[in-house]
Amino acid sequence: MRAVHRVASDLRRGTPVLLEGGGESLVLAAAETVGARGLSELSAAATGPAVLLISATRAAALLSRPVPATSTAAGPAPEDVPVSLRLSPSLLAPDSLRRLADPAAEQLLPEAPQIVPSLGFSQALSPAAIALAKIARLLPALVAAPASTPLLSAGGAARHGLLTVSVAEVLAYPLSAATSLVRVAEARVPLEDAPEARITAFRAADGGIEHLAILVGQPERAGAVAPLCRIHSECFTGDLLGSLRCDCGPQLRGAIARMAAEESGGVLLYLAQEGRGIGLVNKLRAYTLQDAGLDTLDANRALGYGADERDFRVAATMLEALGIPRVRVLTNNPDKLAGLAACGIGVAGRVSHLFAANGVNDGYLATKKARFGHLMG
Ligand SMILES: Nc1nc2c(ncn2[C@@H]2O[C@H](COP(=O)(O)OP(=O)(O)OP(=O)(O)O)[C@@H](O)[C@H]2O)c(=O)[nH]1
Ligand SMILES: [Zn+2]
Repeated sequence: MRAVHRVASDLRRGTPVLLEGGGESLVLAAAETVGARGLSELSAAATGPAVLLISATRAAALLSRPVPATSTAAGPAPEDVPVSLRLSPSLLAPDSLRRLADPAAEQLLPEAPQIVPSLGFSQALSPAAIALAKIARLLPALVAAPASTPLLSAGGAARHGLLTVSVAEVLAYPLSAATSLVRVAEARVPLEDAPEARITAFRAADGGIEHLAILVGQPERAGAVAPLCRIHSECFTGDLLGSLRCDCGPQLRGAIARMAAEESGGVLLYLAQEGRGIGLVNKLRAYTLQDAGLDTLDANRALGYGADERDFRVAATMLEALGIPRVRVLTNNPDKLAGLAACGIGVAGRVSHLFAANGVNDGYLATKKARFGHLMG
């Protein structure tokens, strides 16, 4: 996990990194963050011309602008296999790369991009490269080039100041992060709606942001009764600011109040998975695309992300550590039930968690029902 986390930090600051696996290796930099210095470091470490590695959905939009308003595909996104695009020299510049990566900024491109699929480029490492950008919570768009042979010799990458990560390390990362959670702090925190509440913080060995469990009453001592559980993904805008775009604020406060009214109490898992796992910055970009006509699902895909990038294994690890093996889940999302059950948590039932539309989030709630299969009763 250490290599992945370090490499993700370098991508976030615009520094190239080396990805290797199956006898091949690529020098990569994030299109969103790379500057002139990063691009010259990348070309110094490369043997061939650089391409843009990008999700198929984003590439299709770039190759046939303007971006279509709706996708015809129903249900969750199929695996979005990345593609590589050849870049004209004028597009291999920091501003253009940022705009190629970001559909919310592409209208600022000086000219329609003259880009074509780069058929000769090996695609073996592309899925791991895109996964790495997502772990870094950057737009899944990377400048990539085959690494030069001296770079691959012992210590070669280090001499160029580049960090190296393997495909296997990248692919193993989400499971390792989810299962390595340990309790690091707890405290009693009386809440307005639940005076008997405690917060337990969990930290993953990757050094990422902590996940929190809010325990209302004594759900660990519920005995034969399965206590209420809400898996709540962080939503800065809804939970903290009261944004009307979503239903997160009412769901958060409503869940806590409901647990306080139950004899067996309940546990709310507050997961650091902002924006269904794409991060706050990308969620803001998705909102801009939604204002231009896309729904919440197509906006994620237009950015190159899947409809829902969350991993509920984190929740299962936390429940196990808390000694809560069976729960009744406050949710309308069938994926949460399936995710917990797949990790061995007993799902004793679903408790509907619906709140009335507010005049702004009506379309968002309708999309959750129509395209995410949310249960509305
Ligand atoms: N990408 C993206 N994320 C959003 C949008 N609106 C809300 N979110 C995020 O979606 C997550 C809300 O998920 P949950 O509260 O778990 O809701 P859910 O998956 O709909 O399931 P239940 O509420 O349990 O029925 C939070 O992380 C929000 O930040 C949006 O338009 N785009
Ligand atoms: Zn929200």
